[in-house]
Amino acid sequence: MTDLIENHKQEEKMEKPKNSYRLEKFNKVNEQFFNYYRLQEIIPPNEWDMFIQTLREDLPSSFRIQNCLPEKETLIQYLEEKYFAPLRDLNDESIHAPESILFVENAFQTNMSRSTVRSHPILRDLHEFLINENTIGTMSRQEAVSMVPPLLLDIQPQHLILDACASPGSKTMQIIELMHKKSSHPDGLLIANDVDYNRCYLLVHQTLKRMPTANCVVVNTDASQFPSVLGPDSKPMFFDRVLCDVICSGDGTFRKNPDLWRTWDTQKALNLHKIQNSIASRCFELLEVGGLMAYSTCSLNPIEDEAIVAQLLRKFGDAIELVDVSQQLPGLKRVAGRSYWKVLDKNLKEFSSYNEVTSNLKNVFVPSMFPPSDEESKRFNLHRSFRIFPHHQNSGGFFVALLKKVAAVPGFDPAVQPRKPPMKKRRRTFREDPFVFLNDNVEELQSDLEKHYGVDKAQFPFNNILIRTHNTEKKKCIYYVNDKLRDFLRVNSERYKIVNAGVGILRRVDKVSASQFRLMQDGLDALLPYITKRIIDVDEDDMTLILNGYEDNHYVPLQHLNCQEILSQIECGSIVLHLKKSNFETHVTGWLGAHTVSAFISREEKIHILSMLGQDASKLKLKVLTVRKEKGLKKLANGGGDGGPKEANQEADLEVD
Ligand SMILES: C[S@@+](CC[C@H](N)C(=O)[O-])C[C@H]1O[C@@H](n2cnc3c(N)ncnc32)[C@H](O)[C@@H]1O
Repeated sequence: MTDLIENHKQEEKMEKPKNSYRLEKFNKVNEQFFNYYRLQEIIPPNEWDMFIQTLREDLPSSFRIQNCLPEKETLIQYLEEKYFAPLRDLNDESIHAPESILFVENAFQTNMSRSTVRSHPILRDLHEFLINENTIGTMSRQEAVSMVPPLLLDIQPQHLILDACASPGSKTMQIIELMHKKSSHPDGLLIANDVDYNRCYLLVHQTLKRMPTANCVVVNTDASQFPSVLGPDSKPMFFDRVLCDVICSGDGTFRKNPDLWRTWDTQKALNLHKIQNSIASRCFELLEVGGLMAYSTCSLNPIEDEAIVAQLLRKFGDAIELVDVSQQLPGLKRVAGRSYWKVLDKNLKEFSSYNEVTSNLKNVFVPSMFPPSDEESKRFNLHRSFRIFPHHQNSGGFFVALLKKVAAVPGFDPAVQPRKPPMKKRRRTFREDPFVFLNDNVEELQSDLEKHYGVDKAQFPFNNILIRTHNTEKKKCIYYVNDKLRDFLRVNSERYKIVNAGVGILRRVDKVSASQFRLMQDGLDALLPYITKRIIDVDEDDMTLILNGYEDNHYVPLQHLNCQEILSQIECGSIVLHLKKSNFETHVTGWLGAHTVSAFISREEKIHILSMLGQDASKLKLKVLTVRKEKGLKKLANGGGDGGPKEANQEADLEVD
């Protein structure tokens, strides 16, 4: 094994030019991994070859239509008619039309490798379309098995939810969607947390930019020390739901991260076990009685999976129950969790109990790594947790356990702040702009919105408006939060490093305009129910022209529009363009100039609307493709594409063309 790693290192030094990561062919062998899992006997011997063979194959691409998207049905029909059916009709064995993922609603998977995408124009076009839709959040590209934990949590709009290890946010996105499924303005709150400050921004960029919402806050803290949330009365609150998708060795992701063939070793799981334990334990403490917590990893290793669940069951005794989810998600093939596993050192020598661990290794191995006693096994029901194997449904590997708090934890006082571990190295100072509620400074805004947009100040919750600076004169962007997020920020701002909260609804404008503020598309949903002026009903021809632009210019002269007369009677400034065509309805923020009108949304959003209307979007698609190519080239020139963070890899095959 050591030789193998050494060989790789040598080859790397000699042959690998900088940034050639994606071009390199991996030798998909790791003897230590093979031997470790053979010894664990998790995979039945007759499935072993299939297991390894599947790990060596590329992971299919999977995508999910946004759960709460009003035009979900129109989008699915569009995909079916424009791409899926024509691909099936090709009757070409080498080309697979996307197929439904059986355990997730409106989710599909297919092979989207570079060579496949290049093999047919329909696939190429579909690939581009999916990138667009993913960019604007109407669709999310997410590994199929990673969609499982939020689906088990029975998420409701009013819940207080903690996503403890949230970045890059694929499950955060799913939770937000589930909260919005039954209510377009959920009154619950999602706290998305990650210990890594930069990854908090990745989360904001990859999730909240695509799904702006008034009920989510991003905080940056160590989940194992997570401070309890104080309610409006300053009393600690408990979470209705917790997602504990912990950091792990990730050996369920070999297919997505081929670098693991080179880097996997037994130590990673052993090193992570302690922090996984602490995070899971703290999260469970903060759960409401009757509340649910999903513990999940993308690792197949029992040291990171059942051992953590067993320790929770041991520690919380009568307060905890491992929930039987065998009847949920019927299409999902899974294997019951185990009550027995082996604890192995790096030479794959087994310790059958903690007593056998030699004193020099007591800092590596801890008692919680060992399987439960016979008596514990009977009580724990570890078979209710489950593992997903890659070869069972052409997916990645995953582990999930659903835990319920059935009674209060005796002696636990949520008011007591957990001890902060000593900081190893001082990280750079946290310099976020403060979140400041407008409160007394809201009059100017109130009268502006009332005069120009017809927003009744008695109706709109102006208490929920905030800016991100103490200097109210400098406020450029105005954010909106729901009631629970407002209360959270008021009471808890000093307790958390808050990275992002709420949704931008208005922006101050410098141009000649009726109002000092223009409407932002991100927050339009929040403001729309209160706006009674400057909403213009347009017909399909006008909307198509405004979205496509006029002669390569996105400002469309009014004389070319059917709604010219209506628009010419309105003062310049921000407007809402409204169109309803059978099941599809859209509100688009726009800008009305003296002689022109334009849509204030991204090119990708324009493509989406045009596609839903069945209109031609080819000009915009070409522009988007050109811009993406230029960005890709710039990134490559700046040293991108070197296999950096995992997220970059996950997006890799979406970014290429
Ligand atoms: C497996 S990833 C989470 C993936 C994410 N849930 C998703 O679905 O996109 C684990 C995350 O945990 C974060 N993490 C590691 N240690 C942590 C800690 N002590 N507290 C909170 N987050 C932590 C890592 O920075 C990483 O972003």
